[in-house]
Amino acid sequence: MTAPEGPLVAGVDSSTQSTKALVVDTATGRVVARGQAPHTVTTGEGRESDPEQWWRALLAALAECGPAAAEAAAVSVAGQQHGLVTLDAQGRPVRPALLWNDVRSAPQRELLVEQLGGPAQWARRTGSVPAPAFTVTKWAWLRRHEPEAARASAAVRLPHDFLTERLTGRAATDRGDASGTGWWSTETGTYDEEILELAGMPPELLPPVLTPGEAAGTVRDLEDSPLTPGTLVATGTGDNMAAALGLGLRPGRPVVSLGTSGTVYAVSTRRPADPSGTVSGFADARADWLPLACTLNCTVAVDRTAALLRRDREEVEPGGTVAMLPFLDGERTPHLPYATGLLTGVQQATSGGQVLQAAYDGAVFALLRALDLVLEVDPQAARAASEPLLLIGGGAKGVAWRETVRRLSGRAVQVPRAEELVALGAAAQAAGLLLGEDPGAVARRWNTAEGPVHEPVERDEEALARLDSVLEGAGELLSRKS
Ligand SMILES: Nc1ncnc2c1ncn2[C@@H]1O[C@H](COP(=O)(O)OP(=O)(O)O)[C@@H](O)[C@H]1O
Ligand SMILES: O=C(CO)[C@@H](O)[C@H](O)COP(=O)(O)O
Repeated sequence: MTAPEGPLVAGVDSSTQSTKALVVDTATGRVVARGQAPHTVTTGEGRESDPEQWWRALLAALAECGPAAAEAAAVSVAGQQHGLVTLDAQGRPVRPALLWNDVRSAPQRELLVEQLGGPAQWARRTGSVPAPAFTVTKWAWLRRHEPEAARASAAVRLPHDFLTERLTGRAATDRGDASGTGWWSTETGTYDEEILELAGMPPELLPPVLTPGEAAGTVRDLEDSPLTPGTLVATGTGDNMAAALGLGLRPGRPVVSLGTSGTVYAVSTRRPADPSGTVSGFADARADWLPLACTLNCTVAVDRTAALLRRDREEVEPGGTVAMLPFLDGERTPHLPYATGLLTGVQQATSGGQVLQAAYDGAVFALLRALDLVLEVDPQAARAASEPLLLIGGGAKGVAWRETVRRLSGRAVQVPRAEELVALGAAAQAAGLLLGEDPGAVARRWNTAEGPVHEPVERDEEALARLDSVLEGAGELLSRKS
C-alpha cells in the first residue's frame, strides 16, 4: 500500500441492505481500505431490522478495513433515514427498528396530517408533509399497536445517531437526519413542541441536535472496536445528506440515486415547503437544504421482477406495449401506500425482456416525474438544467438502469467513478471536523463526482405518456386498501 499523504479518516454508511466502511486519505481522497457487512430486513407485512445487527455490522465492516481503521483520526456515521430506534434505559433496543420503507403507519400518517390542520401546515412548519416513512408516523403506530414497547422506551433514536452514540456514549443527532423525523421544525431549527405533543413523544427521549461542524464526541474504550479510543467522532447524518456531501454538491445540481430506495434531490439555498407532499423539505448536513423525493420501489423491485422472469437484471429488450408500475411494497412517490405492482398492455408478442424493461421504466418514471418538482424549489436549479444528472447508488453500476435514466430524462448522465458516495460523504464530514474545513469543499478537493458523462438521447415521450395514462387510469385500483 502506498503511504497516505495526509491523516486518515473513516466514513461509514449504514444503509438498508448493508454497512459499508471506507478509510480515506484526507490529503487526496484516496480510499486506502474498505469493508462491508450485510443487514437483514424482514419481509411480509412490515420492514424491520435489529439495531444490534447494525452495530455488529459497523464493527465488522471497520474490522475488514484492517489496520487502517485504527489509524483513522476521525470517524463519521451516515445512516438510512427515518428509522424508529427505541432503546431502554441501558441503551438496548426495546424491539427491532421500524424502517423507512415500512408502510404500516399509513393510517397514523393520515390522522396526524389532519390533526395538525392539513398538509400545508406540516409543510410550513417541518418542510414536509410526512409520508409513512417518517419517524413521527412510526412512533404513532407503535403507541397504537405496541403501547407497552412505547412505554418501555427511554430513548428514541434514528439509525445513524444510535450508532454514533454507541461509539461516543453521548446522545446527539444532526439537522439533516432530524429533518426526516417529522417532529423537527425546519422553520425554527428546533423540535416542534406541538407536534411532539400530538404524537405523544416526550421531548426528553430525543437527542440534542448539534450544529453542522460540531463534534459528537470521541470513541470510547469499546470491546471489539477496530477504532482507537479517543478518535474524533463527527455528528454523522442521513444517508442522502451524506451522499450530497460526498459529491461536494452545489445548489441546483440534480442527483438520481438508485439504491434500495430511489431518490432524486438537489442542494438548495431556499427552505423547501411543498404542500403536495411529493418533495420532502429536508435540511442538508451543512447550512443549506435538500429537497428530495423518494420512491420505495427501486432496485429491489426491479431485481424481484427479473427473478420472477428468471432473467439476469441486464437482459432487457426494447419496444412493445407493456407498462409496469412496480409498486410491489406500496409506494411513497406517488403517495400510494396501499398499492401493489401493476402490469398492463401485455400482448401475445410481449417478451420477458420487454416486461423487465417495463419494470425499469416504471421505477425511473416515478423518480423523474418528481425531479421536476424538486428542481422548482430553487431558481438556481434552472441554471443547472443543462448539467448532467449525477447517477449514484448500487443501481448506477448497471447499464440497463443508466440507459433507462438517459432515455426517460433526455438529459446527459454522469456516473461518478467513486462508488460509495454515502460513506465517502461521511468521510468528508470526518475530515472537515479534523481539519476545520467545509466538508463540501473537502469532497470537491477529492474530485469525487468525476466520472464518464453519457451524452443525452432523445426523450422517450411515448413511454412516459403511456405510464402517465396507466397511473391516472389506475388511481382507484392503486389506492384501494386490500
Ligand atoms: N452491477 C450492478 N448492476 C445493477 N444494479 C446493481 C449492481 N450491483 C448492485 N446493484 C443494485 O444495488 C442495490 C443496492 O444498492 P445500495 O446503494 O448499495 O443500497 P443501500 O445503500 O440501500 O443498501 C441492490 O439492490 C442491487 O439491485
Ligand atoms: O427514506 C429515504 C429518504 O427519505 C431513503 O432514501 C432512506 O434513507 C433509505 O436509503 P437507502 O438505504 O436506499 O440508501
